[in-house]
Amino acid sequence: MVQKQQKLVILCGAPGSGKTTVQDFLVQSGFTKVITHTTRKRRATEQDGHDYYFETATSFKSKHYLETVVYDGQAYGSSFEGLKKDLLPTGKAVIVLDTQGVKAYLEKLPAELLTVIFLKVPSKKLQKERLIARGDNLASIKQRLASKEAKRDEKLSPELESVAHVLVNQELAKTLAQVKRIVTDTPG
Ligand SMILES: Nc1nc2c(ncn2[C@@H]2O[C@H](COP(=O)(O)OP(=O)(O)O)[C@@H](O)[C@H]2O)c(=O)[nH]1
Ligand SMILES: Nc1ncnc2c1ncn2[C@@H]1O[C@H](COP(=O)(O)OP(=O)(O)O)[C@@H](O)[C@H]1O
Repeated sequence: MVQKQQKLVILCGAPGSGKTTVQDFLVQSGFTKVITHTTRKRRATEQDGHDYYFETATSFKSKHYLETVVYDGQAYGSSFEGLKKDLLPTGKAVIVLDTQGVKAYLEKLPAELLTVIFLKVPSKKLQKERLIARGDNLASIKQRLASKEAKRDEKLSPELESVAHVLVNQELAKTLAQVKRIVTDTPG
């Protein structure tokens, strides 16, 4: 399915690390967003078919996935069909995944297609402040940050550390400039 010159940027990191912000930046720079599926409740700022395909437990099961995960008690999944459709028009796509999903992509897709960027939030305090600024309520922030998946995704496993570009997202303009350099410099 993958052709020469194609590039898939994978963004991962803890909640509030800036994955969606960087994804929006890459979309503005000509990348197509790969929209994934989830059973999580839609946030007030999110739109079905734009941020996610929001699913019920039943509709989630009816799809054909490349990989699925459970994150903070909710199902998330991405499909080969979606990836193929989103890669074809521009040859450049961006997807947001948890670190378990990143491992699945590295196993299933050719390494030369993939550019993995791991975003880090500079401190716990800033992470919470950014989630509040995003409009998340305190109860959902507390639950999310206490989940084992959010804790796991605060850092990379040694296996992913060897392939990922790690960026500390302190000042946004600097982070975006680093992202731009990475996606321009990496082959694909
Ligand atoms: N493996 C995998 N992870 C996904 C998929 N879609 C979203 N995620 C990840 O699921 C986690 C939770 O996403 P979300 O509920 O939007 O929370 P956020 O990280 O606070 O914005 C994040 O780490 C996303 O990267 C998917 O299709 N597959
Ligand atoms: N470098 C930054 N400085 C200040 N705020 C940021 C920065 N990067 C992202 N944000 C803000 O932090 C919040 C969380 O970012 P978001 O991209 O939604 O994170 P994620 O998708 O990783 O959960 C958003 O309100 C976003 O605008």
